[in-house]
Amino acid sequence: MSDVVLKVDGLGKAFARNGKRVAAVSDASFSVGAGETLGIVGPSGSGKSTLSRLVLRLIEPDAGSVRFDGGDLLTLRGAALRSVRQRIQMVFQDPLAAFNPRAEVAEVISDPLRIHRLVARVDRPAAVAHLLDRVGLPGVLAERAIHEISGGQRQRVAIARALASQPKLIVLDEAVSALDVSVRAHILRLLVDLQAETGVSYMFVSHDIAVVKAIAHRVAIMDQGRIVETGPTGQVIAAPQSPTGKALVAAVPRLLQAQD
Ligand SMILES: Nc1ncnc2c1ncn2[C@@H]1O[C@H](COP(=O)(O)OP(=O)(O)OP(=O)(O)O)[C@@H](O)[C@H]1O
Repeated sequence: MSDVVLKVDGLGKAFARNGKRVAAVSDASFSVGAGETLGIVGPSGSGKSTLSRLVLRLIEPDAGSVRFDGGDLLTLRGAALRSVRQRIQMVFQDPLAAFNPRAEVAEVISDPLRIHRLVARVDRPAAVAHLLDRVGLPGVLAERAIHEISGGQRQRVAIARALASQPKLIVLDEAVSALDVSVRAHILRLLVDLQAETGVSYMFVSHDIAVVKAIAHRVAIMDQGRIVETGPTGQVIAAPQSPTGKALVAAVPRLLQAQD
């Protein structure tokens, strides 16, 4: 297999609910190779978002390890952690919640260039224009506010911002779920093209196995906090082994006939 960018072993996280500990993620293990997309699919409440937040180290696990780019993500502090934060980026479902809605597009995209000192101030407008172009947006959008552009454009801006840091891994959590079908298809195509250009890896989280089919090389199916099945996406969809995998595939009857 290609170089491993992300390696997760025995990851676990429980939350307190009504005085009891409830496991959101239990004993999750998987890896993502360079230039590879791993889809994480499962029903609502299966632990997908918790898993993404653990990998991004937005929350701390109770058990297990996360290795990124060969280093132990969970013990990093200070400058080393900031450097990793540059190389793991995220795109969430709702960029309106992630960014200041009144901020200009240019500001949102150039923030990482400034924070990580990647591009000198004088060169930032050109870098922003280039990033907008790469995600298929016109340069004039740079001066618009986040709340003034469409949901699909906002998600392209979120992708441009993620790309600005030249990441090795982008975690996408329900990144196309709020978009209508045609916009969703365009964004998925864009993600595939950007991966071919840059070799970036994706951890692509979705409740929708049809969406995952369009982008993921391999898929991990989650249920009740556990990864219950993993395999090449086409293989898992053609012959799911777990009850959860069977139910997810059965819920999308057109999946097996679709040619894309
Ligand atoms: N901060 C929290 N405090 C308490 N319980 C939580 C917290 N975050 C998640 N949980 C619980 O952990 C479990 C997994 O939730 P998680 O959001 O990771 O699932 P999910 O698969 O992403 O679901 P969805 O697709 O509905 O977002 C659920 O039972 C949820 O209620």
